Amino acid sequence: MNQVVSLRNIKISFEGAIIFNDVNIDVASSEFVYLLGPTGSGKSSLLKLLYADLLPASGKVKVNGFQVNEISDKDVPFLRRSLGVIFQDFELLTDRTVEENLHFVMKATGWKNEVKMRNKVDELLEKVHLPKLTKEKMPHQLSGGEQQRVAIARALVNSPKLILADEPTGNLDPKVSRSILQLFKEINEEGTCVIMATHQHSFLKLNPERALICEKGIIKDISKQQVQQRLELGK
Ligand SMILES: Nc1ncnc2c1ncn2[C@@H]1O[C@H](COP(=O)(O)OP(=O)(O)OP(=O)(O)O)[C@@H](O)[C@H]1O
Repeated sequence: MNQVVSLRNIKISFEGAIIFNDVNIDVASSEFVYLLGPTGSGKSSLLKLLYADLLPASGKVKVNGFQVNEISDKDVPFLRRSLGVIFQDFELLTDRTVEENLHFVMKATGWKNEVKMRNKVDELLEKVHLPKLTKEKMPHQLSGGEQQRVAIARALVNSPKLILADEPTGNLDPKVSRSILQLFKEINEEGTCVIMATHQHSFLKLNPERALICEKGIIKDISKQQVQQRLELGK
């Protein structure tokens, strides 16, 4: 199995308070994985661990071949280029058009050819189901759902093997949330691993996939098959 994430004996603590202890998890490149659990249970912290925004108190973190727990500052941009991160509040540059937002990331990650960049913008907008003309708009001219689609397009610029999404539908109404979930599902079906922290347990019904449930310092790992069985039993 082709692993994109491997956590070994992970401990996360803040000022002496232990958030997780001895977590061991592997995620394969083909998987869609939900991170569930109450507020403060450590979902965001776990994602931060994966994109080197947080170091474990102990244990080993491997992501896309990078040994993240001992990564050097110079390698952090290369790790981050190998994955895409999506947040609840979109984090688009508000003073730039959609196209400029996408170009910003392309240039920061070494893209130079203007024609290739323009074509890539069109390709990305098509992938996230936004009309071509969206590229000329400013973020404030877009709905929340459209802004999140742009953020997802931005995360896909360098064809990452792994997408990390931290509560990506937290600011969206239920109907738009479902359409964004559908988009993540498509991205996963095209071969990108998706790890999504969410409070929306209803997603399990709409798209039954593996669930990691964070609670009281441990993570309960519920396989896709178990999720499907539970749904069949009406649990
Ligand atoms: N930088 C930090 N310094 C100190 N404590 C922190 C820090 N980051 C997170 N915590 C604490 O760690 C715990 C886990 O936080 P985290 O944000 O990972 O939880 P979460 O499950 O993502 O919560 P939510 O669902 O509300 O986003 C919380 O008690 C939080 O207050």
